[in-house]
Amino acid sequence: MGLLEKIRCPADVRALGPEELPDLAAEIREFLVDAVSKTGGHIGPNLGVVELTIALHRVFESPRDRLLFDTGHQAYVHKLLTGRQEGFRLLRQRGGLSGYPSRAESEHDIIENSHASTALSYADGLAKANALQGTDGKVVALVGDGALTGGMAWEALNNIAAGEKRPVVIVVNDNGRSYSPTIGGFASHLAQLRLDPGYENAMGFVKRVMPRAPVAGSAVYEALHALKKGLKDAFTPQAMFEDLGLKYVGPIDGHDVHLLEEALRSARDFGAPVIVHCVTKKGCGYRPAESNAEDCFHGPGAFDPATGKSLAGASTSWTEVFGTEMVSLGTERSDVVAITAAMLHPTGLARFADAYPDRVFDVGIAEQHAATSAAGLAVGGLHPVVAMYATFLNRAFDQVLMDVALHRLPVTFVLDRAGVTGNDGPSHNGMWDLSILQVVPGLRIAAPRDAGRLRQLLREAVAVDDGPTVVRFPKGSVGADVEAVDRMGEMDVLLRKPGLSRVAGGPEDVLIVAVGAMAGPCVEAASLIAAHGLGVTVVDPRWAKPLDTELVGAARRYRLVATVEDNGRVGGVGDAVARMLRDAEITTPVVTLGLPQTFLDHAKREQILGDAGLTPQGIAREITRLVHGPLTATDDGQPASLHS
Ligand SMILES: Cc1ncc(C[n+]2csc(CCOP(=O)(O)OP(=O)(O)O)c2C)c(N)n1
Ligand SMILES: CC(=O)[C@@H](O)[C@H](O)COP(=O)(O)O
Ligand SMILES: [Mg+2]
Repeated sequence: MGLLEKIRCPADVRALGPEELPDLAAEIREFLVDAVSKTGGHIGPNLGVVELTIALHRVFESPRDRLLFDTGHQAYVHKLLTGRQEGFRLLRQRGGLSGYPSRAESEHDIIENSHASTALSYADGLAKANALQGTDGKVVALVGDGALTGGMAWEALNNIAAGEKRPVVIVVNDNGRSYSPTIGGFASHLAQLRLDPGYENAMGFVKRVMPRAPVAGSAVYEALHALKKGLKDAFTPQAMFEDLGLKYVGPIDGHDVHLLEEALRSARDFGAPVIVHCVTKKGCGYRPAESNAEDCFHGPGAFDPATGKSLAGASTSWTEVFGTEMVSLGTERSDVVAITAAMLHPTGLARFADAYPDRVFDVGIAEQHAATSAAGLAVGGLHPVVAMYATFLNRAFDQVLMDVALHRLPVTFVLDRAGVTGNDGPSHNGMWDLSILQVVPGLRIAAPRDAGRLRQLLREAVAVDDGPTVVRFPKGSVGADVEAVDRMGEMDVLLRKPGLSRVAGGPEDVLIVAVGAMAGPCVEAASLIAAHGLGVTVVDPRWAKPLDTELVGAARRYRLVATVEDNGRVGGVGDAVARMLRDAEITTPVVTLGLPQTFLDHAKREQILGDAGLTPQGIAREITRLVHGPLTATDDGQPASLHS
């Protein structure tokens, strides 16, 4: 039986002898590559924190000591050491382990939000709670160099530095990368700390002469340990953290578990806030990851463990369609520039960057800054396209509202991963944008239904010069184009089938307003509905905000208007349709078919859409039920306006 199988809790990790730790690390790496190659997941980040997580659990006593993982994508080792090895078989899948810490899974998990740069704020709050209540547990935050490029991290550091009686151990996991190499002045400072030529040369020499894993306690080990320690002291340059009033320890070789333990112990006992700067390698120990220039296997799908080759099928993604169109746009419009928040490749901007390296800006994990920097670019006469995942725009809402829209600036936000993402859990679903952006005056929202519309609407968006525009589309493969059969004002009519029982001049049955990628399922649903003899028309608004007033006139002619959107049911396009009809005193009942306004547990995208009834069958069933069902007067004689 190997070491890892015997680990059921952190105490078992602490019970191991120092000489056993390299073997435990090797077993963890072998386990992770095998498991994650089957399920997909954040293999690169987790291979980089094997020794670091082992050391954390040997020095601190979770859960009394709180271990906070920023972003949380690098908590697989933590899960292995806290009794959850079996769950990896269904990692990120329904009924299996979350890909992030999960309080429902374990008392050792504290933060579930996968949005970066939050851990230090939690830590600050926890340290204040401990100080007020006299709680003696330690507060430890593991933060990546990428997460440290987020503004919240610096807001928290400012507060933590002021709390000399509120100790927080800040463990910087510095692998020099977010997805791509981490950008910015701070990243350069970290690099200067870890790449001091003297330190690097000396450490390289030590590693070359050092036997594979000298037995801890042996004379060779002690001699090399003393040499490493001496080098570290000799080469540790002044770090800006000490200027901030934070004790700085490092740089520490983040794969030397003994050095890590020693540094973490001293930080634990320091009694005031302290930063432990650990230098790690993303993908460490798995060559396909280590050598992957794009993102070191940050979060691949399933892959062949022997070669690292992706097992995903070849299909065109929404992201690729966007990326290709951006390159064309860049050729035609010299004023078009692009911004990414540390996700150049995942958002499809890499080819634009290759073609126009001076016209793309990676601002780090800094979506708020991205939005307002884009406002600056627009004030300067350019048209910025800010590409990010829909869920991450949430934190930049005020910047969109007050820095962009208030000034009516021509900025286009491209929101990838809008709607259900699925496996990344509740904080990754892009199910908020159609609601929160409804309230932004002058902002326009386009929701393309397919690749053809994405190209068209992206061009229409960057042609708008009197206010912000948004183009939002889902994760994954883009299906076949859904061609229009007619127009209704500015909207595309995708299907129109008369009802069998409709009397001349009487109301038609159902008008479906299909938002974005819901168009395909709605067209299929319409055929199922028509098979029941009901008349059904499917329209795609293309621009979901502002809605085409043609809808008002059309709604009079129908018995039911149903909006279908892959957004939360509250406050989205469906509610906007209802409000528009109500304001026009149209009494046609309206209904919204959308995602439940709740945090949706991790599962496959298709499963979640199925649960929400956002499939052709689900849409047809609900609409047919509504038309045949409670469309009679309610008790007070009013026709039921079917709430969303
Ligand atoms: C607010 C926010 N923006 C973007 C992301 C997407 N994202 C996930 S991990 C990651 C890189 C994190 O880099 P780092 O903190 O250095 O951790 P590493 O992956 O290097 O361990 C990014 C940009 C996110 N999770 N949250
Ligand atoms: C942790 C994080 O935010 C990202 O790594 C995310 O998991 C990427 O998701 P995609 O796989 O959809 O690009
Ligand atoms: Mg990093």
